[in-house]
Amino acid sequence: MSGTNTGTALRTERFSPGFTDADPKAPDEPTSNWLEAVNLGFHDARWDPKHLAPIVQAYQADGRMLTGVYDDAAPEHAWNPKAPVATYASMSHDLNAGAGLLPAHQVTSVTVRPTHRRQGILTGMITGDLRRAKKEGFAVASLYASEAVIYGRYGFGAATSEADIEVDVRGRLELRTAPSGATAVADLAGMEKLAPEIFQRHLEATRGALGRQAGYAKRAAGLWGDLPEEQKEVRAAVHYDAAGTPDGYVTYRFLPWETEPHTLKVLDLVAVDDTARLELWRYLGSIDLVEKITASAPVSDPLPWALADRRRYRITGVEDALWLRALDPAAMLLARGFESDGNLVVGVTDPLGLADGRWLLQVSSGAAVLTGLGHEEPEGIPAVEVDATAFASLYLGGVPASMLAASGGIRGSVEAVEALGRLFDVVRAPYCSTHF
Ligand SMILES: CC(=O)SCCNC(=O)CCNC(=O)[C@H](O)C(C)(C)COP(=O)(O)OP(=O)(O)OC[C@H]1O[C@@H](n2cnc3c(N)ncnc32)[C@H](O)[C@@H]1OP(=O)(O)O
Repeated sequence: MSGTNTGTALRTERFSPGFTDADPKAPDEPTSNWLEAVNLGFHDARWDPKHLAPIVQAYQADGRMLTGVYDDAAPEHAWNPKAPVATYASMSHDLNAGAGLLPAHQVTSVTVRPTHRRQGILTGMITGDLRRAKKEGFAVASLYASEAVIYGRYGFGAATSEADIEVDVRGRLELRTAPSGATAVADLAGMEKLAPEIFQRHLEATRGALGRQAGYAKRAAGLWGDLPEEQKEVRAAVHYDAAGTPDGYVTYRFLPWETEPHTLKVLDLVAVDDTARLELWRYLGSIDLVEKITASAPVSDPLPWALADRRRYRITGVEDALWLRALDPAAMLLARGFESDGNLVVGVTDPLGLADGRWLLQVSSGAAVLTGLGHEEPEGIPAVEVDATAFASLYLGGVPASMLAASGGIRGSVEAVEALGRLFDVVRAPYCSTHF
């Protein structure tokens, strides 16, 4: 455990989740107190002790580091004086940046107790953590935001969006595409191994996809729901390509019969390509006694265009999904896949001083070459100045440069912003279905 004193009566500790020496199935006190504090912060029920050990094992598999801020001056009658007043966790998985996988620093489980809010505790935790992540060599940090107003001040920008959809499956769900491969109802016992294998191929094929934490495989096998408890109502199907290789899976459950119209909820659908995705929907649409299917979906979804009746597909909401934060813009640009060529001077400005720089970006045949610049202005090359938050939103191609320029995050001539827009444009919106 490493600790720093944050002044007044507050103390910060950063530690790995663990078990007691006496009982390898009993989470140690700092870990269980930290988990209790997270549930307090997110309005979740107090932990059932039997759930703690599997959660801690999964956290260890994820390589999570936990941070707790402690107030040693808790008054009499205060709830659990050993529980931190603020929590924070980090881990790392690969992000598909278009030209390869980039290890991303991930931030999660951020809570500050109501009695300690708005005193700069989050600011202290996150700025220290981002500096450490940069020092450790991470080019990019990421998170999911509970509220859109919190993380822009720390240089994070929303980089992907995800849709909630409803599909009317009364009668027959007809697809225009020819059937391909085969689909089988899956044996859940095999899903803990198979789901991560299919996800890895999806990750390698999908810009914006991010590696998944250990809990996903447990949920794919119906072993976990929101809690580490077997979910008897979970079902799964696997799609096989023409050669018989699994290339997609879906997990789902039928909502209680009282639900009108009768609804099937997709819990997770992972496909290596469009064909596998559409075939899994063909399977879902063929399940009898179901009138409606709800699911999450990419914002660029071929499904409505593949349906004979596209009005069966309804988007019920679109929300920001993955937020990014540049720690090393040059490394990010070199890992980015470009779908157009061009030359541009890109300057990044960062109030936290983690990502400032100015580069000549030359993209030829989709490959980027970067030259660091000072104040020089290479002749005939358009130049833009991009705020760190706008750079994060621009990076995966999920937000057009023109939108970010209109909202003040990018500065440059109309021609320069157009050139930036063309260079960063992507054929398919980035998609991240990993939540953390
Ligand atoms: C990645 C994740 O885990 S997302 C989950 C985030 N956590 C939650 O939503 C749980 C409930 N909320 C909380 O626990 C806390 O309110 C937190 C963690 C969001 C903020 O913690 P705090 O310690 O209060 O933040 P801190 O004092 O450092 O605030 C810094 C600034 O952000 C502002 N701010 C922080 N949270 C919010 C918010 N939810 N809405 C508006 N402004 C906010 C503060 O007003 C402050 O502004 P200032 O610098 O202009 O004074």
